[in-house]
Amino acid sequence: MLDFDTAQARLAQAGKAPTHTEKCPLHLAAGRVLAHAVTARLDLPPADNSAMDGYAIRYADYQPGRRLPIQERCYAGQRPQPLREGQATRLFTGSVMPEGADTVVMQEDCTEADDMLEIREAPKAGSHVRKRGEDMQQGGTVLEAGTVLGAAQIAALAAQGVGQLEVFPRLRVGILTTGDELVFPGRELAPAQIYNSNGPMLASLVDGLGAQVLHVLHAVDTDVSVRKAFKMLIKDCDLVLTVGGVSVGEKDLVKPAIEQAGATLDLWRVCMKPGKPVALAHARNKPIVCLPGNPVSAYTVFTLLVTPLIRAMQGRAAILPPVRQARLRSDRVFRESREEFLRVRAQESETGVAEVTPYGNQGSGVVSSLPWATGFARVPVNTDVRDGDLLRYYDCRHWLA
Ligand SMILES: Nc1nc2c(c(=O)[nH]1)N[C@H]1C(S)=C(S)[C@@H](COP(=O)(O)OP(=O)(O)OC[C@H]3O[C@@H](n4cnc5c(N)ncnc54)[C@H](O)[C@@H]3O)O[C@H]1N2
Ligand code: MOO
Repeated sequence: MLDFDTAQARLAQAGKAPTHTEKCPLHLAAGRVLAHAVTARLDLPPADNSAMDGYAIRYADYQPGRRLPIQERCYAGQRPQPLREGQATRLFTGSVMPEGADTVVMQEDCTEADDMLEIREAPKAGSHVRKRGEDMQQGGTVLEAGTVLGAAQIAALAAQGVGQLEVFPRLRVGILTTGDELVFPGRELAPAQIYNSNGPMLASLVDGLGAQVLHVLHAVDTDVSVRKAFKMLIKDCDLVLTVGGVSVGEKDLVKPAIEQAGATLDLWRVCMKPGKPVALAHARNKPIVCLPGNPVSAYTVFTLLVTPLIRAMQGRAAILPPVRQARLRSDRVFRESREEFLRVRAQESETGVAEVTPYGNQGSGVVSSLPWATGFARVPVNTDVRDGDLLRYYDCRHWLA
């Protein structure tokens, strides 16, 4: 059996990073991956400016009780006159500092009457001035290549005036579910049928990573149906995920369909629970990953083994999210001959180490554990693990982003 970390590393390298790039307007860039590093065109702020509504002075002109004539009022967006000695400029948050001024006194500390300023609280030299370039400096790196663009990154690019970006194309992912027992949600169930939860689940997982779900197909358990679906997915998609039908059952038809497409299938038995049967193949240089059919197994394998591959194929710089330590809270003792990934719910504790409680039923078909859990706690092979033990915790907030 392949150990978990080896399987994760192999899968992460099973696809190619993108070579093409495309242009994307900034307002559509959320979730996209930056293809090149972005360098600052501007100093930010571009000029010294006030951090407060108040008055700009020369610090040297301040003396308790001395009144300073107000030379002008300068609003944000206006260019001030140089400050004359012994005078003050009325300004507002974001107003450019007049040449010669070095300090802003906030209006709460002053009294203004008859165009004269009286400062009631002694100012500190240089206070409330946002210095040119204190945020970003022209020529400095704003964002590295391979960064996923969220609101924070978009704010930084917008502040630099970037209206259009070079990003990697969206990764196109195709999903294939198989099995005669499955019916898409919203339709009538016949006896002995169940709803297809893996299809919508995987589509949503792929979407959550910022990749494009191009097809979600379902094949019934016939050669023709599986092959037809498979052919379409390989033609249109960069990455194909199949779910179910690759283990030892008599109607496991995915394997022959993949082989018929010219690919050799590497069937793995990964030393993890849930998620033992996983397969990897390549057709037309595109990776195909076959996930186990049990919904919890598919969810777990997707989160821990497939997301690094997707991130790598998206061109992201960060492939493996962080794993932290968490303390197990349970009255059960856990021990398994495969590494077990318990569905757990984490809570912060006063010690700073999160505490994780396992869901009561850890069966690999127990879908109710998924919305309940916040992540996975890893139980090492053949090791007794009990209340108070520290485990590695894989937080879905990071692993599914
Ligand atoms: N004799 C053995 N039987 C099984 C073994 C084994 O080693 N020897 N391994 C078990 C493990 S572990 C897993 S995991 C499953 C994997 O089976 P498959 O990947 O071939 O999946 P299926 O047999 O098609 O389905 C398994 C299970 O999941 C349900 N399923 C499948 N697709 C969906 C879907 N889209 N939505 C909802 N539920 C789905 C299916 O009805 C089955 O209940 O094999 C074990 N058996
Ligand atoms: O490996 Mo299966 O995924 O244990 O249920």
